[in-house]
Amino acid sequence: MNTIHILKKLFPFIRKYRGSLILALVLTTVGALLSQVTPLVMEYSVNTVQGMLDKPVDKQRIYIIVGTLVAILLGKEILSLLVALGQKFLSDRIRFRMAGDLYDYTINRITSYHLSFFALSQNQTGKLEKRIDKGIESLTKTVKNIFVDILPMLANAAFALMLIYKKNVWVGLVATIILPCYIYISREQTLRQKSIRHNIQHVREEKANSLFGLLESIFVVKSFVRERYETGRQQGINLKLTENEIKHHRTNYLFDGLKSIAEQLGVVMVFTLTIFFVLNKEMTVGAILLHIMLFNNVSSPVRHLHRIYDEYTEALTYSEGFFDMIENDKYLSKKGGIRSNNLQGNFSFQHVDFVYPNGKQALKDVRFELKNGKTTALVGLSGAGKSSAMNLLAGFYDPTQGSILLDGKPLADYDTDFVRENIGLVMQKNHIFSGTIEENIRYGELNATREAIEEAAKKASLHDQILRMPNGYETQARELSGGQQQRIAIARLFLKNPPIIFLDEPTASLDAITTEQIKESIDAVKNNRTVLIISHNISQIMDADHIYVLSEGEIVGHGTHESLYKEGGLYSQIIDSNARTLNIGRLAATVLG
Ligand SMILES: Nc1ncnc2c1ncn2[C@@H]1O[C@H](COP(=O)(O)OP(=O)(O)OP(=O)(O)O)[C@@H](O)[C@H]1O
Repeated sequence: MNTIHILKKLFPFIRKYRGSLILALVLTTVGALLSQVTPLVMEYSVNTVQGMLDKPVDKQRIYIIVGTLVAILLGKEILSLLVALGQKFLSDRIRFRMAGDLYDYTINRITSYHLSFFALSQNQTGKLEKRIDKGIESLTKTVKNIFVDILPMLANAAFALMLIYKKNVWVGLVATIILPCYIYISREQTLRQKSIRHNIQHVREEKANSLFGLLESIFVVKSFVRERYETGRQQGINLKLTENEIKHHRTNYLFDGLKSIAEQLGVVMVFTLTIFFVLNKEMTVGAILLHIMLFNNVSSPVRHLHRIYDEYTEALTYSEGFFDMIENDKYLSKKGGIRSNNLQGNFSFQHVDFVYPNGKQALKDVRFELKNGKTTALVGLSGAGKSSAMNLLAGFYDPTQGSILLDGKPLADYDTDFVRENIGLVMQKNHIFSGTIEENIRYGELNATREAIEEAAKKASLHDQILRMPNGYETQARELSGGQQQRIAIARLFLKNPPIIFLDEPTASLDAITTEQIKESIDAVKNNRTVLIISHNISQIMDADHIYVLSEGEIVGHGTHESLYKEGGLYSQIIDSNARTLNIGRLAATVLG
């Protein structure tokens, strides 16, 4: 990736601020012209002073000259300050607004990606966070560097060089020779730093991700007394980063030294050449000061050029990963256009294979139906592929082979948002956002009234417990127990009230009495809806209208509870094991007397 690529990609974001950029360019020209005023004034002053030394003292003329000098130099400094301030204000305006725009675009883009994007190891939370953060920071810095730093500096250097050439071509040539040397050294420096920078970027992402992971799993870390082990792991990553950073800085020191030598060489050459011309009476003494100051105007921007070049190469490193992330059309959820007014919710899996991005095949030639008004259950041992099948139904992933139909049309042809608006999902692990209980339930229907939220909480057998809490519905939801949090997810489902309901172990962390209450609530809303339930709880499976048995990604049987049990096989083994685990004989004897 090079500057043209970056600018092309950034063009839609920069275009918005073209007014500010044009103004910045105007200020650039003014600033560059102003920078040449001091050397010219100095030359004039030295020459005038030298001329006056041989003549009798004329106090009035001295006052006029000194006064004029002070007025010009002060006026120039004030103007330069105003120009520099204007450039800085414009630069900040462009930079921070563009960062906001890029951030909004990035969030919009990555939230529209398929879950398979987030399943990739290089896209773990911490790594993505770092890539977004550093990517936006370095890109906006690049825009600022190009339009607000490089251009003023180059303009300043160009005007200064023009003036030197105008005064004397030889001095001009000497001043020019230094530039390619300087640029060559900077280029070498960048090339050598390239792989170090890549390493630094990867280790930084790894570090952020690892820290995220550590903080997320602090409970497990403490329960296994693994603090020292974790500290060691963090130290290992940090050491890698430190080594790379040191290498990076050492290389910089070496090349900075070489550039400093090149610059000093330039000063010496310009100085001695000018002295030579002065002694030959081809130049005035003022030319010495003029040339040194003009050469400074040429070399100081070039000196800064390295810092910019440095930031720019860093931006190149980060922008590659950043643009790979935000331009990954492969993971963009394809949106069909179908939005039906008469959605029935009849799903059909047709010879579906599904392989996760890491190559793990979760489903093989799977066929099953979900019918409106019926409850279908998926049963199987752990890892059989039940949740994977549900993820495909909700459109989180696409089948690798085969197709899924919804009301006879390919699910892929439907508008994904429309499908999800009609699906209520309760997963094994349900995310609880930081915020109050009310806010968390409201996530199911953002415009819901407080009454509707309370009604949903009642159906989820949570309302009474919420009222007993000191802050009621204003209690922080993350302070609730695991079972209570699961009921928040169930309350969200009741509030959303969708025609299609997918339940993946909905009562896994609930006590028996609450499980029964929730089962009754779900049973009450089942009518005229499509319900799919995954559960290891036999009571929830037995009542299903149709049961599919999955084993290692394949359907190995289907029917009703009775027919499947009679068939023997995996289903009867699961039921028998369940009965033995529950100690059903003793339970029956106790309960039934
Ligand atoms: N995000 C993922 N990336 C890669 N492989 C996965 C992913 N999620 C699940 N798998 C694999 O796919 C297979 C099916 O997993 P799935 O979660 O669908 O099983 P399950 O029947 O729902 O199991 P459980 O009853 O334990 O929830 C497993 O072998 C699992 O390791």
